Amino acid sequence: MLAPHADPIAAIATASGRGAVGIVRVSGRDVRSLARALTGRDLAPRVATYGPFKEAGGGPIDHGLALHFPAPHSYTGEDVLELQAHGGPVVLQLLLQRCLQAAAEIDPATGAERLPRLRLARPGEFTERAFLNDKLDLAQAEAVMDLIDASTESAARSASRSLAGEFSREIHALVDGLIQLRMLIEATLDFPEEEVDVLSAHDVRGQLLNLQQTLAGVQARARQGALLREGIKVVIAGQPNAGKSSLLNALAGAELAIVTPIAGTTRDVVQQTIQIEGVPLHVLDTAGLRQSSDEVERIGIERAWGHIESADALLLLHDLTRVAAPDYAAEDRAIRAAIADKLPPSVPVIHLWNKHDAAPGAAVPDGDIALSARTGDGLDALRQRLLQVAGWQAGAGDGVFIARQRHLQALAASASHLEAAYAQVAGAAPFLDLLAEELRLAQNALSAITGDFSADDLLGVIFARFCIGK
Ligand SMILES: Nc1nc2c(c(=O)[nH]1)N(C=O)[C@@H](CNc1ccc(C(=O)N[C@@H](CCC(=O)O)C(=O)O)cc1)CN2
Ligand SMILES: Nc1nc2c(ncn2[C@@H]2O[C@H](COP(=O)(O)OP(=O)(O)OP(=O)(O)O)[C@@H](O)[C@H]2O)c(=O)[nH]1
Ligand SMILES: [Mg+2]
Repeated sequence: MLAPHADPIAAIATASGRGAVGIVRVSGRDVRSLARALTGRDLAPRVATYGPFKEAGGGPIDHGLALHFPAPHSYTGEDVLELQAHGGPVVLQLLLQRCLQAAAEIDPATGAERLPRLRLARPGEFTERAFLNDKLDLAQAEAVMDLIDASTESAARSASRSLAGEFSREIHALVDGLIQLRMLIEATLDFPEEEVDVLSAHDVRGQLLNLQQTLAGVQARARQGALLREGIKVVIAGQPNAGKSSLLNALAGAELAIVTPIAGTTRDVVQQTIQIEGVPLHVLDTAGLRQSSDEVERIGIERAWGHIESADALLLLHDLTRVAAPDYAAEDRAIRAAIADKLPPSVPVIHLWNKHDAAPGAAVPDGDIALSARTGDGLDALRQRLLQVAGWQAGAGDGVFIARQRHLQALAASASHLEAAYAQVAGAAPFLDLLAEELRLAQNALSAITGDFSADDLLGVIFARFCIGK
């Protein structure tokens, strides 16, 4: 629970910059006196009240809507005051400063400060309080940020599902199942003579298998959610002039990178996030790979290798009009060898044969893709292949909830404890205390997702990544 003496906090809740409307938000134990100072009246609970926001001298800073959410019926679970003003950065700053100033004034009615110790909120602090006051669990609080940060519609929809508690409900159902099973085992531990009977009578094996299957399903959907949230890094590499920049432009549908017939055009890495069926792909166009005596080009090529090494998928582009050229094969071998050397074998390499329009009828190796960045031919095949290597399951979009690496790790930890538990009951002579311990650990891993079981330092890390005012 939130310590009752936690300082009240204030922040501009809306994005920085100009907007039609902007909101200053205050959360604390009792904001009524502050509201009176700013609006000159007592606000009815949860009703938008129009009027001036008053300067210390009584003159208006702005006219707008004031809202009082009495605790605990607010976003944070505390008393919340919202001032909805015109959305100019200066107006909102003035209003925020005025809140801090008015908070320190003595209220003549009570003889005390209106809202002692009011201070600016840290990033994520409103949502942190919502978590500490049980308005949201941890997975929901994270979903708030994921919803704000969503880069595609699918990511926004799945964040919204997590925020509504769908992910948490699945975790709770698993935890409930584990608790049932643990109670059974613990009871058996207390009455050792009935051990074998209890295990078989209650079909512990069957229950464990069920839990493992359910968990596997949640894991699969969480992986999809993580993919929607984070996307994958796709690096386009290849010899100079193969058409890498043309391919980036074709995928992005915009002239982002410079394209010329001169080999060695691209030096800086050009990055663009595109989406395919709602999955974000961070596509990088890099400098053509070759031995170069040009200092600038060499740096570009170094950068290209740096990104190739951290790619989730590599598009190796070949130029069909040059495959018969004298130096082509040797260069190609060198590039493939370097890639095999630097890239973990788990990273998929997709070979693309470009300029198919200029080499009609040219055959390409099985499993490779022939395309033309110029005409767009073959791009659909490439998009489908990218979704496939990303691990996206078409049509999975509906049941997906947003998930983070933290969640995936917790799910995996839980799964491995369940496996260890199953190994105990699969044998002839189960060690019940080991079984009980594995079940306990499996449950703790799951509970860390919703924050029912978590370390304080984890909370700090999670909420610090929010934006200010959230
Ligand atoms: N103006 C405004 N819009 C906003 C927010 C806000 O803080 N202010 N939100 C900020 O993120 C989101 C909405 N989140 C909110 C969540 C709960 C409550 C609330 O009053 N809860 C009460 C009553 C619930 C009910 O009547 O069903 C409660 O939990 O008891 C308000 C906003 C998005 N839109
Ligand atoms: N006919 C044909 N020409 C293409 C195609 N794609 C690219 N080109 C041409 O190939 C030349 C090189 O294209 P770029 O996209 O700049 O190639 P790049 O791989 O980025 O080259 P560097 O940046 O120098 O490594 C340009 O003249 C393009 O117009 C294609 O599909 N068909
Ligand atoms: Mg280029």
